[in-house]
Amino acid sequence: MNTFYHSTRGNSETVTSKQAILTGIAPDGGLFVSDQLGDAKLDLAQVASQTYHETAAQVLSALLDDYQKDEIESCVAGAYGDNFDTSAVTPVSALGDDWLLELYHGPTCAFKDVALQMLPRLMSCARKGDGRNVMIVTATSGDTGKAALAGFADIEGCGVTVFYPDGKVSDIQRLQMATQEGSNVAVCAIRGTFDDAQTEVKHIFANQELAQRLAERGTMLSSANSINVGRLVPQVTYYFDAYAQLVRNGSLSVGDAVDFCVPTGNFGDVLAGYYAKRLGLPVGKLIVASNTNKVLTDFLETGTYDRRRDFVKTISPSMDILVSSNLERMLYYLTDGDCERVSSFMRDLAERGFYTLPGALLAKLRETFDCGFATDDETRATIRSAWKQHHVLIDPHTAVAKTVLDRKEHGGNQRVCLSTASPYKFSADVLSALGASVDGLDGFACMDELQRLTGIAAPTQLSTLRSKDVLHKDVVDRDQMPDFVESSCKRVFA
Ligand SMILES: N[C@@H](CCOP(=O)(O)O)C(=O)O
Repeated sequence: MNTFYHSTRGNSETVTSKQAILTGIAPDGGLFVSDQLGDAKLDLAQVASQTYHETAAQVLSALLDDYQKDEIESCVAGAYGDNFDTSAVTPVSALGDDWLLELYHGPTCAFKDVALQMLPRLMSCARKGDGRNVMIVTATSGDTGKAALAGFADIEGCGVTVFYPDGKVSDIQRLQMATQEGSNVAVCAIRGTFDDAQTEVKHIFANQELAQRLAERGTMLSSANSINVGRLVPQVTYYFDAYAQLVRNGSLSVGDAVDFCVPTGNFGDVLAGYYAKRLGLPVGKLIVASNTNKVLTDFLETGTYDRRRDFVKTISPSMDILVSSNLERMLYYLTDGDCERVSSFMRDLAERGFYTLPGALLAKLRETFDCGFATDDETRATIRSAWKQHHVLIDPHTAVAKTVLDRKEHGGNQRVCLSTASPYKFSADVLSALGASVDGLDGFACMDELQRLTGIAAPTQLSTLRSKDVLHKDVVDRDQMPDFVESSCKRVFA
């Protein structure tokens, strides 16, 4: 039986997973969800003895079951080949008494690669027989943008347009995007925050006149952010695979519960952990770790989600987010599929800037989710202590999670911290956290010094950026974004 998807804001119209992936976001602005989530469970004992690829195929088949077996197998083989620098894809390593799930071994050195090496392949299968070109429109706070560009560059019938907040991503993140080659790519900075970019991208998806003009040229829009279910689903795999690795190294017996601590801004990565739980993974707690933009911590502590606060630029820029899109999916499952209620929360968030969960719902949410936040100073101290005490070099986002995890009382479960990016994407801040002076040093001088100090080599795809030409220099205001998308479509699909 096929799994059907519908909007979080209404269930009268259903689509297959291929259609959901192709469309990206539901026409009413909601996110695609399936009521069959968790009907199919993975066999844990079997997972423990499988390769990453085998588990990925099972996860995808369970959640995207209108894809044929051979389509899934070819997507998995293509996504997780020698484009990752380890055949383990996402290895687990020790950090003191806890574990790090290393998610940065892909082509752009961030966890987004795990899904964005897969999404273009899923999209190509979904496009078969459709005939329309797809322009992927993506907002990024630093990592998704480059991973989407790398994944979709030169993919037949697809283009990719990325918007990032000017001055609010690391130097290396900016250069990764600004140097992207490919005839089907467009990159543009915006004057504003990630939230401005993401909100405007959602407006662009809802813009019927633009959609009509693009349709006349045979083009449709879709998303590579975690609002697209095809971005979310591949991330479920690494929760299962981390568990399997811990069983294999003797730290767990099949059936033991594990806690995961996840640095997250848009709530996609931690939601993938919730999906894993629904698919049968024995998850104890999912700990949501935030930086000073602690809208999620406040929500999980008080039940009020309130975006009406000052945006703070931090040293963990990928999490500098005040509107966490995927929380909408969690609200759907939390309310047992009450689309009316989800719509009303989302209306309140858009119109009043906040909404409040009733106490019973908050209590239910807290059965699975815990939370905490770290300031920049606390984050730096954790980078320093991880290096000094354990000789493990971590990036600021990972350090946010480790700070939060260290503060929690140890309940006895094995604990896994998601390590979401290479420290070398944030060379200056990591170097300075280790106590070195960064005065007068640019990003690459910091990278060199960090290598010298730690003896850990920077990934080649980051160190070679210094010799690449900057190809994308546009900067626009938020209200110019629709025009930028339209002209990108005309150029790419001329
Ligand atoms: N943290 C992201 C922001 C967008 O989140 P996504 O998971 O929905 O793509 C980034 O680094 O770009």
